[in-house]
Parts: sequence; C-alpha cells; structure tokens
Amino acid sequence: MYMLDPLIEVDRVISELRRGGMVRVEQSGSSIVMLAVDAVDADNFKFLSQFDTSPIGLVLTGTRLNVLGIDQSDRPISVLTSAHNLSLELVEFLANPLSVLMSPPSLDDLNIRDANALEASCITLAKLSRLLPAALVIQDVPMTDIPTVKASLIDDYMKNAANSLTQVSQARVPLENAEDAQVIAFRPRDGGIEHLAIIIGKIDPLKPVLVRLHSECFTGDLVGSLRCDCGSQLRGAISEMSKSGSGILLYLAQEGRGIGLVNKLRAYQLQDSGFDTVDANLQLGFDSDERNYLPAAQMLQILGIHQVRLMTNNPAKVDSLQRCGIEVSERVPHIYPSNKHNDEYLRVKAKKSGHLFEI
Ligand SMILES: Nc1nc2c(ncn2[C@@H]2O[C@H](COP(=O)(O)OP(=O)(O)OP(=O)(O)O)[C@@H](O)[C@H]2O)c(=O)[nH]1
Ligand SMILES: [Zn+2]
Repeated sequence: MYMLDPLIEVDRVISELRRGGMVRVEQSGSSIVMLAVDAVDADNFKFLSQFDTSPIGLVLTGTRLNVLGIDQSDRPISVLTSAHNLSLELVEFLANPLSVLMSPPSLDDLNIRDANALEASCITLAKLSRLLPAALVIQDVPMTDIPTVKASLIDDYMKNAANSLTQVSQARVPLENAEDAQVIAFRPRDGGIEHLAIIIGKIDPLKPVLVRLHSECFTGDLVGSLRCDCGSQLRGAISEMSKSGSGILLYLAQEGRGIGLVNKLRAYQLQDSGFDTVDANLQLGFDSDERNYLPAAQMLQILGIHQVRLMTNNPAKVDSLQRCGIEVSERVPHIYPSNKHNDEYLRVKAKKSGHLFEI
C-alpha cells in the first residue's frame, strides 16, 4: 500500500488552511475541525455557527491573552467560548490587533479554559502556515471530505522537515564581494521552501569554519529596507568571509524571526503605532523570536561542518545552534552602523533580546 509521507500529510493541510479551507486534526479517536482566523469571513463563520452540537472555540496563545489583559496566567494556549456563541466581530477583536474595530465588544460571557493537545496543535499548524496564531475550532461536526492530519505529525513537523533536508543542487555563483562563491540548495521532503548555503572560498572542515546564520529578510536583503540591519549584515558577512579566505553563509527561510513576511509587515504596522519590535510580535500572539536552528544544524552536518566561529551579536543564536549539536568555538561580533530608521530597533534588541552591541 502507498503510505503518505507524514510531512506531506501536514503540508497538505497547511495549503488548505492558507487557501481558507477547513481541516480536521485528530488523535487517538478524537478530532476537531479547524479554520485559521486569518481566513474567517462572514460565510464560513455562518457555516460553522450552524452546528449546535458544540460551541465554536477560539484558540489563542497565552501571549495574546496576556496583552489583551484577559488572562495573566502563564497558560501557553487557551480556548475561549461563549454561551451565546462567539460573534465574528469578537473573534476578530480577540485574535487580530490590527482589526478595525474601534471600541472593544463586551467580554462578559467569555469562558476560558486550557487548550487540549489537539487544540494546541492547531496553533502550531497556524504558525507553520505563516498565519496569525489563532484558530476557530469545533468538535464533533459531521464534515467529511476535508483534509485530515494527526496532531502528533504537526508537533513533529519542524524536526522531521529539518531531518529530511537533502542537497538538491549546487552552482558556482561569483558574487560582487566574493568571486569564489557557490550556492547550494537544500530541500525539505515536504516540498517547502529551500534553505540555501553560500560557500565562500575553500572550506577546511577540520578547523572551526566562519559561519553566519542569516534569517531571510525580504525587505532588508532584497529591497534595501532601512528598518533593520539585515542588508548590511548579509553583504558584510560575505565580504568578511571573502577577506578572511573562506566561510559559509546559511540563508534560512525563516522570514521575520520565523513569523513570515505577512506577519512581519503586520508587526511593522504595529511598530508604527508605538510598539517596539518585541512587543509587536507579542501583540500578534507570537513569541518575540519563533526561529528554530535545526535546519541550520542539519545543513552544516551534511556539509561535514561540526565546529564553527559564528558571526552574530545574538547569544541566543549561539545557544540554540549548540543545542542542535554544532560546537560554537567563538562568537564573532557582526555590527554595522545604524541609521535613523533602525537605531530604535537595534536599541530594543540590545535591551530586550540580549544582543551584544551598544547604540
Ligand atoms: N518579527 C520581526 N522580524 C523582524 C523585524 N525586523 C527584522 N526582522 C527579521 O529578523 C531576522 C533578522 O535577524 P538576524 O539578523 O538573523 O538575527 P538576530 O537575532 O538579529 O541576530 P544577529 O545574528 O546578531 O543578526 C530576519 O528574519 C528579519 O526579517 C521586526 O521588526 N519584527
Ligand atoms: Zn531585516
């Protein structure tokens, strides 16, 4: 019998959610139907409201409920329900800090409880789909014909995707600041976006290799945004590696510290109304940094690199990579001049995220 690859099973429901569809999440005989809040509209909300077998639940992260002032406990994920069924306006207000609602609706009838394992997996799934971490769920509805996934596959997805990376192509690409360069593409088996390794010069894997883990930043890397320092860090790392003879830059598909480009733009909108880069993520219901360095570690292992000199100002990156099994023999500072658009961003990184530089 043809067995569906577990990664592909998750990838199918991700596509369905991103298209605005509903999916079923199941485990050990129980199941729920999920719709991402990003995709809620009047029609699908009305459809879900017609079932009187169980009320619609809104699954939110503890981070979002903290900033709303609704729940100050450290419950990681909660489910909100209401005896009178939630209204679409209330769902929007609770889940999306950019919702256009001017005055908060009444929260009197809300009940809050801990999410169960299935509901918690729905938040993981929304994050993997690069949507807002918020989901509508409903139990026991007789819907067939919707894609189904096991919760345990969602929970293991990041690890499985990282472990599945394989080198799929390699080419010489002379760069402006490093003529002796090659780009190697690594593809996860789920069909997700490739991560890239840019190899500068000739690498000696027996010595600690100069390495930069660069998280994708469309705005900074490609179009020269002044809101961050990514463009300077990307080009700067390549120049440094070339000057010192060799190095590896891993270009990781984890835009916006892992929340995705659309959510990063939402975070920018919040930053323009006064939140800093950390608080904007929390307002959206994310952690301040959602990245995971398993893919980076896997790529380094495939390249035969076990010991690195890591170009970063972020001690959390050093710790994370070490926890993924790569030895960091040295942290190499990677600081570039600020400008009037990013100096506050960099100051907040130093103050709140522990980055080692002074602005
Ligand atoms: N969510 C969010 N992401 C941002 C923001 N500004 C930049 N980013 C993303 O942050 C990531 C850049 O981080 P990095 O430079 O790799 O890492 P770092 O944690 O700053 O540490 P360094 O190694 O010292 O640069 C990219 O994915 C950017 O898209 C922001 O305001 N909000
Ligand atoms: Zn950037």
